[in-house]
Amino acid sequence: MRLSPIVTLNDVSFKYEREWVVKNVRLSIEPGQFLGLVGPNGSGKSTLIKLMLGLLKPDKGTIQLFGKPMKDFKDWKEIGFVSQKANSFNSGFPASVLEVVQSGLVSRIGTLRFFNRHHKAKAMEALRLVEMEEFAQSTIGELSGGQQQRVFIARALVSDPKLLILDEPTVGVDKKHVADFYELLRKLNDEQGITLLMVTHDIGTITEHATHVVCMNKSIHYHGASEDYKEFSDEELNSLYGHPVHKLTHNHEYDGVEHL
Ligand SMILES: Nc1ncnc2c1ncn2[C@@H]1O[C@H](COP(=O)(O)OP(=O)(O)OP(=O)(O)O)[C@@H](O)[C@H]1O
Repeated sequence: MRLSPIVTLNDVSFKYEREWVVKNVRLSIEPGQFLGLVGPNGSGKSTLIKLMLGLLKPDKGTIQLFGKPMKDFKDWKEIGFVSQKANSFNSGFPASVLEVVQSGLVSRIGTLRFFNRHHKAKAMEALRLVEMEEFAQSTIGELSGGQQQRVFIARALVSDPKLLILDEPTVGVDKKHVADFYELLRKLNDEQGITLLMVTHDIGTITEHATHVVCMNKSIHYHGASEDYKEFSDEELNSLYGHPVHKLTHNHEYDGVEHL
């Protein structure tokens, strides 16, 4: 039996005020995919994610989650979300890593009840997955940007989501830890079977890790296997991005040209 797509966007368009920022987007995310969402600044990537999370309502078109129309979808614990600003706690923020991860269960237990041993075990299991269990009692603000990002992934994983959405998760992560971060995503995708959607500007690297790439600039300009994305010509990318971009398959030092 074929499983329903996890997310289906049917000709979705959206405008904040007068200008359309998402135009006629038709897109399916299939179970098991690791999808990289790329595009220039202001091209509508975060807006598209907010539409998928039901935080914004399409002006045109419809969205289905796990085969259900958005308005009938209730099982929000199936979708984990790690936002762009997740790793910016200051050092004085008074919560332990374990408390931050357990807070991912609040919607399940209700805010007025206490966490029990089972909830703590779930939180520790999620911390183990992201290899942060030894920091359970640390204060969140003491950790590096990359470590905080892992804790927020654990917070999103604690309710056993089938889809994990990450909005620019490598921002603020030390360059030398980015490879470890992708290794964690591979483990979640391959071993835990979690479908991933990741917005990123780190385009040279995403094509090496994601199974599929979507390149958007209000509308979708490319959607397909990462392998085939590499066949996009520099001229096509220049016209899409509005400035010079080169495709590379390895990380290079920044030289003033955006590398894809
Ligand atoms: N709340 C808002 N009200 C009005 N306009 C907005 C709002 N949020 C975003 N926009 C505009 O919508 C457009 C798309 O923004 P969005 O953040 O979705 O793009 P993005 O591709 O995620 O950008 P970036 O890569 O820079 O994060 C931009 O022109 C932005 O200025």
